[in-house]
Amino acid sequence: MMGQIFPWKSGNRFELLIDGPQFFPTMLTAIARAEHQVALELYLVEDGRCSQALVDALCVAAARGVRVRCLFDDFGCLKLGAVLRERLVEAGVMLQFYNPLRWRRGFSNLYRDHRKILVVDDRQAFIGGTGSTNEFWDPSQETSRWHEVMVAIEGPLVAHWQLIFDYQWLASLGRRPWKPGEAPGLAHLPPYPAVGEGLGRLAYADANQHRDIVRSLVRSIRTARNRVWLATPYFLPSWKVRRALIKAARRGVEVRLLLTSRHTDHPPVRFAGQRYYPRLLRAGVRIFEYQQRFLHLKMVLADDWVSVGSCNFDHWNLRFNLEANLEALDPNFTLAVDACMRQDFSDSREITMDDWHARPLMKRLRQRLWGWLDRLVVNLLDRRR
Ligand SMILES: O=P(O)(O)OC[C@H](O)CO
Repeated sequence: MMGQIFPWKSGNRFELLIDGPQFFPTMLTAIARAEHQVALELYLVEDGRCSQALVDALCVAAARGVRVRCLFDDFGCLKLGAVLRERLVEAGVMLQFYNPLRWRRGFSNLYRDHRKILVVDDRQAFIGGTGSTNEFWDPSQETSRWHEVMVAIEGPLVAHWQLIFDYQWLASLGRRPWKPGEAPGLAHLPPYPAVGEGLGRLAYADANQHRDIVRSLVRSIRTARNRVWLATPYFLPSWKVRRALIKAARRGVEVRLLLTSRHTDHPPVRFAGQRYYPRLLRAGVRIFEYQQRFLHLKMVLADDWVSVGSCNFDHWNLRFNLEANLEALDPNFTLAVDACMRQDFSDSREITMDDWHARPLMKRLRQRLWGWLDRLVVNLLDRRR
């Protein structure tokens, strides 16, 4: 089923915030200044200093009469203990968990809310790839263990982020299950407007019911003339995305992938994704593995078009998850993303065909094993549909 699609809006302001020590204090300040409402939707929320600071800010806001709603993913919150949960509820924060895990629900447990959205009043939204864990921000440390970005948004687009949160909030309450077809907006992916200051759009996915986020990505890769730079921590792209990347590289577009090195929380996912390297390299795609820390950000630059947010564009995400990205065609924002990615490429090691042929036996075995398992599970899931 195809859901409705959000249009482009001009008159916005976007600021790229790089790493937790920059974006978390900014988000907490915004919550501290909230006058009417705070809406927070997150996948990963775990006990620790980061979540304590976040819960403090939310409780203070609720105590002074601000309407505070938190929609957290139930699986992503497995490491969020009773103490912080109870503090939120006692302070008057409205707290819901998306798709609570139940053994008897079987495969339905795979459906997860992977969005990362903070909306404050009707004036500011923060979107990107963060969770609330010490890896993203430890207030006692100057740097973060995981490399991530968030975008601060002001302007008309804030209303769309509010809308997508509100729909999901109501759906999770069970009062009015949201089908994407009910969302206001367009029936088809809108054509690209000319680049302009403050131009942006919300793209989203609702598991396999709605995927304008990936259709838009594929279109941007297909129409790119100069470059496609794609960063993701979990590189398991669908066949359509892989094919679009290969075709773009073959027609002379500079295609670069920014992926994780051994600094990753899920080595099997990395090994499974590496099986795609040789075909991509042969087509002329350049592959960079980020060396400094765990690269967790999800960001794409296709010529001037930017897509940034929660979506890893992997076949797992797109089957089961709620996702939301900001797409922008704003010259200053593009420059900021360009600078961020250039820095990351320079902090990476480029993988060549020679490296691929020279990889040790153990690595070959792991790539085979995890690649085979990934393919097997995908085939089984496809058989169910
Ligand atoms: O699913 P992501 O991309 O938000 O990442 C979350 C953590 O990696 C879970 O291990």
